Amino acid sequence: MKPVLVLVGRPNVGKSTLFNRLTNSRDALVANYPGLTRDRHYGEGYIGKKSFIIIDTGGFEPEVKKGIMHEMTKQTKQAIIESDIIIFIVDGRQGLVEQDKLITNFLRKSGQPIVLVINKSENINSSISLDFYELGIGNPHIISALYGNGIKNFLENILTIELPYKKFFKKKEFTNIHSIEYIKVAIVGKPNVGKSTLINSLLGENRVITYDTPGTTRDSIKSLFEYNNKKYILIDTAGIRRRNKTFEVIEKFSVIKTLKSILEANVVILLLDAQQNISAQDINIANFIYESGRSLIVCVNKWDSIIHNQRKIIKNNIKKKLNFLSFAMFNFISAIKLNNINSFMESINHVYDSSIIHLSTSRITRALISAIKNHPPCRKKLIRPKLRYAHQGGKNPPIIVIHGNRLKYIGNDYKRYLEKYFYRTFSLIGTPLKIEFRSNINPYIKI
Ligand SMILES: Nc1nc2c(ncn2[C@@H]2O[C@H](COP(=O)(O)OP(=O)(O)OP(=O)(O)O)[C@@H](O)[C@H]2O)c(=O)[nH]1
Ligand SMILES: Nc1nc2c(ncn2[C@@H]2O[C@H](COP(=O)(O)OP(=O)(O)OP(=O)(O)O)[C@@H](O)[C@H]2O)c(=O)[nH]1
Repeated sequence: MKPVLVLVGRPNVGKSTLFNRLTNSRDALVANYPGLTRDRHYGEGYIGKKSFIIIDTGGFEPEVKKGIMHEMTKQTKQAIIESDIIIFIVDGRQGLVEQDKLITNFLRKSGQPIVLVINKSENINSSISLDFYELGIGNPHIISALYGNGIKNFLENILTIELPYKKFFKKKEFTNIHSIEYIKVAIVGKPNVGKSTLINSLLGENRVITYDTPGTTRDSIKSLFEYNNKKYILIDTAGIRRRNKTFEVIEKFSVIKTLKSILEANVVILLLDAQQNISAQDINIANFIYESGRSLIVCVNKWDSIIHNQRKIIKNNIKKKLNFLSFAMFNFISAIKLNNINSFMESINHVYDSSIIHLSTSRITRALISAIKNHPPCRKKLIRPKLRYAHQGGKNPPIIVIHGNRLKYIGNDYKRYLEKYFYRTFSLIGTPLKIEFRSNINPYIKI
């Protein structure tokens, strides 16, 4: 489970600079997920093998009741609800100001761990930090987001903070849920597409156990169930509402929960409503899934409500709008009437098997050689790249690493051709496939 950090502070203290540093830091960035909502940015960062999700927020003025600052403050409150740890940033060059005290009082009410960070501290006397002890939230971290001072220490420190769900996962009965025998399936989609209905249909008689992660409603809900002798963990965010006494903010759709579910899953189900056009929110979620490299089934629900002569048009329309998800499998179901549920479950198995496929070096190399034979790469500036052999560099999604010489001259078209060729040859379905090129160090050596 990845902890979620939220950056909070007055305008201009350096939140965005810190966000960029954390999501792009040296060992870092997988993806930056901009602009799902106007005022919040979500990203993922790494330190060593540990990763975390981070939310940037707009400036925070708890006392303002109107206008754009009020809007931003509402967004920030929502981000706080979704987070595990609050990173409260203050400006070391300005020193402690009244506004910081107001924000501290406000943050305390959330009950979440707060980490105080004094930014812009590259050239300042460390005694300035003494003033900030007055806030009563413990030892501050002294950093410079712009120049990188103190960042590594700061991160290592916060990632050791014990979070409620960590305690939870120590519970014996669930220790095996990370085991490979369970296929982890996340069901995501905007409100009202039928997530709860589908989950109830799937769990129906097959339910083994359902549990909430602590803080009950904040994290996704996981249910373990069996279907045709296979075991699944369903990760869902349906129907999750949290009315927090302090904040009184409820958001029907939670980006963070969706993102977390996607990152935890082996197979992601993007649920759509056949009665509605594909919206910007659907596309945003689809983009998340695409970026995450997870296998994907686009599942169009409420198919029962579409009359027969409309079905083909709707199918084509959806596929056209989501054509960037060329690897995805499409299913058309009715969660209420249980239509096509069997084939939907079969799709999950296929897609999962594809994502964890094991490919031997000789098999991939054979496929590579026959792909080149059918269609060799073009010359670029009189140079022809030479592809020699390939091996599997990872699973879920499968990664194929191709070795050779002068591979930087391989164009995107040829890369796409290879992707398609491997996809067909290995009968992959529903999983993205990644190709990486590794050139020999000395391109002039002839082998
Ligand atoms: N000297 C110094 N300047 C910094 C540091 N971090 C950020 N800044 C500068 O502070 C200014 C504000 O930084 P932002 O990251 O945009 O601040 P913010 O808190 O996201 O601001 P809002 O989006 O308005 O809330 C920019 O000019 C940054 O270059 C730092 O560590 N040292
Ligand atoms: N016709 C038809 N209606 C459906 C189907 N599945 C769900 N619905 C209806 O769609 C509405 C929304 O279903 P929910 O299961 O609550 O949707 P949800 O995605 O869980 O919604 P949130 O919990 O708000 O995120 C309900 O009125 C369901 O009865 C279906 O297969 N066919």
